[in-house]
Amino acid sequence: MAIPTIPAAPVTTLKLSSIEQAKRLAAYTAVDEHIHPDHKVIGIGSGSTVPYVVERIVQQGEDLNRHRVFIPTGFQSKELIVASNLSLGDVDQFPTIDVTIDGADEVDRDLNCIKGGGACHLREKVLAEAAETFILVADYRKNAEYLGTNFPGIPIEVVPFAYAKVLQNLHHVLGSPNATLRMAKAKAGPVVSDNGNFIIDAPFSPDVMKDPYKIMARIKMLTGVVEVGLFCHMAQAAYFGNQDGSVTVKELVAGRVVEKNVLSA
Ligand SMILES: O=C(CO)[C@H](O)[C@H](O)COP(=O)(O)O
Repeated sequence: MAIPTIPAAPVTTLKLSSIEQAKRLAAYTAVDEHIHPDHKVIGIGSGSTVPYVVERIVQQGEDLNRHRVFIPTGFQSKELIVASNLSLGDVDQFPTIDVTIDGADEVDRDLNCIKGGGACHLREKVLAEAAETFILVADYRKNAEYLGTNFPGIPIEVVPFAYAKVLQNLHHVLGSPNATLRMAKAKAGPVVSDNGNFIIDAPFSPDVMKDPYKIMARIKMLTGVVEVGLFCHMAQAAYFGNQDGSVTVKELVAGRVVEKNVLSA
């Protein structure tokens, strides 16, 4: 009996909206600059920008990709890897990853970011930390001076048993009176993460968001919190696709973040 073949991820041929073009520009440029022939273990993030990352990796060709293993950050990226005929691995087999590329909800001037818009930030942070190089890809709307400018809430993954207590802590102790449990759109009840947990979205004042590491540490200390969607001092570079076809790159060079504009891939 013939073994059924899984179709590879299609190369984008349809006319894309300007936002989608911006995501693709960022993803293609990041892959071209950071996924090298000698990279064998690659972390694949979650969200709507990451499919373009995988698309570009597939374009590097079967010769390179047959020697690689790809580690997903959740259900969506696992499906993407399998559908693209790439080899699937897990972080327990490969606790050291060459490069992880992931999306972001917002990135600040110091390369700190908010993640967890898709409720995947626990695994995303594990794969970011396991990676020798962690790279962000996004469209221009995610590029900000300070976190919280356009993406108001910090996603917080909590064990279901503790959600009401953590909400109370956020409202009355940590100064986020509008923190709410994230509700599902096509299901009655809360969003449940790939790990079976709930997500709280907690907005903080602009002053608090100027020091994301400090508030991240305070939230993480609350019992019942599994992970906080603030990634501080983790990314080496962030790529933002722009509407004019250029890509803005924020990159860590000798301990400082340098910003430049490059032409598209
Ligand atoms: O953190 C994430 C999921 O938990 C995503 O990477 C983030 O939400 C960005 O997604 P997109 O590329 O769709 O803007």
